[in-house]
Amino acid sequence: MRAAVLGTGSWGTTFAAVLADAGCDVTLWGRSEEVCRAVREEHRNEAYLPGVELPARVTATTDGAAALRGARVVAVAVPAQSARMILAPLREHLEPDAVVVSLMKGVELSSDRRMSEVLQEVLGVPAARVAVVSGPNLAREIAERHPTATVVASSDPDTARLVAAACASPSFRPYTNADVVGVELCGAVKNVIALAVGIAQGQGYGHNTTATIITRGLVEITRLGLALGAEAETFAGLAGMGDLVATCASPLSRNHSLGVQIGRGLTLDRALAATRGTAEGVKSSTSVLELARTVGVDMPITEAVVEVLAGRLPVEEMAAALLARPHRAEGVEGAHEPLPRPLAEPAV
Ligand SMILES: NC(=O)C1=CN([C@@H]2O[C@H](COP(=O)(O)OP(=O)(O)OC[C@H]3O[C@@H](n4cnc5c(N)ncnc54)[C@H](O)[C@@H]3O)[C@@H](O)[C@H]2O)C=CC1
Ligand SMILES: O=C(CO)COP(=O)(O)O
Repeated sequence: MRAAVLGTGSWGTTFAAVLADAGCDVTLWGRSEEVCRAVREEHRNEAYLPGVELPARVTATTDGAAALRGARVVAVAVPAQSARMILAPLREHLEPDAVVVSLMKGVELSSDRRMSEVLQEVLGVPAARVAVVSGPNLAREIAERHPTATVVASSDPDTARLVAAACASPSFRPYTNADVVGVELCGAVKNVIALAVGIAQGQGYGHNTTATIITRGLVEITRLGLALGAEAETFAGLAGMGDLVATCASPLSRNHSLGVQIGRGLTLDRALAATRGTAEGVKSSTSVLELARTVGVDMPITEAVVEVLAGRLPVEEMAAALLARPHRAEGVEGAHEPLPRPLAEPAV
């Protein structure tokens, strides 16, 4: 099967290798002629995956029409906030029967749309031909063939099965799932929770704090997902708990690392400059919070991250603000308990 991967960053390049390991002939599409030449001729992408040799079945081009010609599976791994702009010119080159796969973990800021929704709109493909791949999938480990599982979600079981077959390799095991909303929200919101964990660790807090944020973060993700029609069991699975554990534990996570820098007192601009690659949670925290407000769901950790990143809540007051909320029962359903306002006012 021929496949295309749009985006030559760390995940796009790694997923191209996964597809090739599974037997696909893969063309990466990117904007840098130098990166594409190195993938084609040296089987390397040193900027994003230093020291990794790519399979011979992976080639690369800056020509979108050439990349998409004959591609039955088209996977997209560009920054979520730029996806609409990047993909619009490629629409005319998509094969009529192509299945489009979102590898992205974000929510569009201008529209609060999930990335599968953005793909449907901008590429003109129906939901039945769109899939989402999400799970504990740190690119570098997968590029090194560490054993990993993931979730392939689509509203159409045949589409999910096709994509799962296209990426199943001896070290990469896909599970199919019909819950696109749940799987996609897990991927986007865990980045926000990873920022919160990083912030806490940067402040010097230990494992109890980390476990508290991961667990209550999962409650937030679940609450939002259920309000938007997701299935409860998705959140305990690979895309939910699985990805939270990987991202919140690993220094390979850009969101986690950026959070640590913020927790140590760096400004957002400096923390971004110190972080290599795309930390989707920075912008998606705002769109996730907007989405939550549209359905009346309480997401205090997400709200605290938004406030800290915007400079309205001093980072050293974040934990106190969260702990000062009224006490409540532990379950997923719950009253709206916003952060105490005086602590969330603009810092002077
Ligand atoms: N890196 C990882 O471990 C994983 C990343 N993801 C998700 O995959 C998505 C992509 O992430 P990464 O590949 O890690 O990001 P990255 O920062 O490594 O690469 C982003 C790529 O997008 C390209 N790009 C940016 N603007 C462009 C434009 N205007 N035209 C063409 N290309 C453009 C960059 O050149 C770069 O090749 C994100 O949503 C991320 O959350 C999901 C799972 C794992
Ligand atoms: O999504 C990821 C792992 O599943 C990668 O996390 P980061 O985007 O924070 O690096």
